Amino acid sequence: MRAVIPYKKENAKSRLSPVLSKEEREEFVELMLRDVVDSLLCAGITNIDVLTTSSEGVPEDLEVNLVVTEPGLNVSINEYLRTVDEPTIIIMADLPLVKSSHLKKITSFPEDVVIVPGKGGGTNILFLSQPKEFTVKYHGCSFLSHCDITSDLGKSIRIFDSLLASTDIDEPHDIVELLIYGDGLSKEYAEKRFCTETGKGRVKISPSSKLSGFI
Ligand SMILES: Nc1nc2c(ncn2[C@@H]2O[C@H](COP(=O)(O)OP(=O)(O)OP(=O)(O)O)[C@@H](O)[C@H]2O)c(=O)[nH]1
Ligand SMILES: C[C@H](OP(=O)(O)O)C(=O)O
Repeated sequence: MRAVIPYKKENAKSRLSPVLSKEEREEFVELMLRDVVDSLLCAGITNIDVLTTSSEGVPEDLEVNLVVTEPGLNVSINEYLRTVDEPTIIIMADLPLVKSSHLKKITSFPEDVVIVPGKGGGTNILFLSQPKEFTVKYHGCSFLSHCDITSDLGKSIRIFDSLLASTDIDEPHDIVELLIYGDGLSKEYAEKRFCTETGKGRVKISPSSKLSGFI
């Protein structure tokens, strides 16, 4: 079994720009990548490819193989899938809440395809028992696209339902979940910049008292 993490550090997480500068977002995404790699290694998944738009963005000390590709998420993953002959888990780099226990379960289901939905219709994780036959279609409502693609191939599917695995850190309010449930390097980073604000409704983030305010 192998894992592939698509990764683009350059101007990463642009949807977090209301609360983090470009430099901060690039630092943050690198810590999230470290957390994801750590969870994979703890789950015993050690053959990890980082499919990256630039080798410079990936820390040298990470125990991963680098696959450098042109920008373009779908094209690069689909080209990659044509080259693999073993069950493959495609896991996004912005999932610092994923635990090794989730990954162990996801990779032990008997179905051909396991999907972990992402917030707002995305796909956080795809586990493909026969990756060569599968074509990914991220962006838009990729969760439904991936269900349709699986069904068109006549393959069986399992949807893995988990708050933590389904929380991708895309928008400022997602950082609330990281502050509440996180336990890795990206949570530490978020704690330096934000704190939680409780009131009548959902918990919100606000700038840490050490900072003067959001940019
Ligand atoms: N290899 C590769 N990975 C990508 C590319 N675009 C995004 N990714 C990665 O794909 C995953 C999901 O992407 P998004 O959640 O849209 O992340 P993003 O592009 O940094 O965020 P936004 O700028 O807010 O859309 C993350 O792990 C990204 O690092 C790309 O062009 N090539
Ligand atoms: C890549 C995309 O990520 P999102 O924009 O949902 O974070 C998706 O899951 O289809």
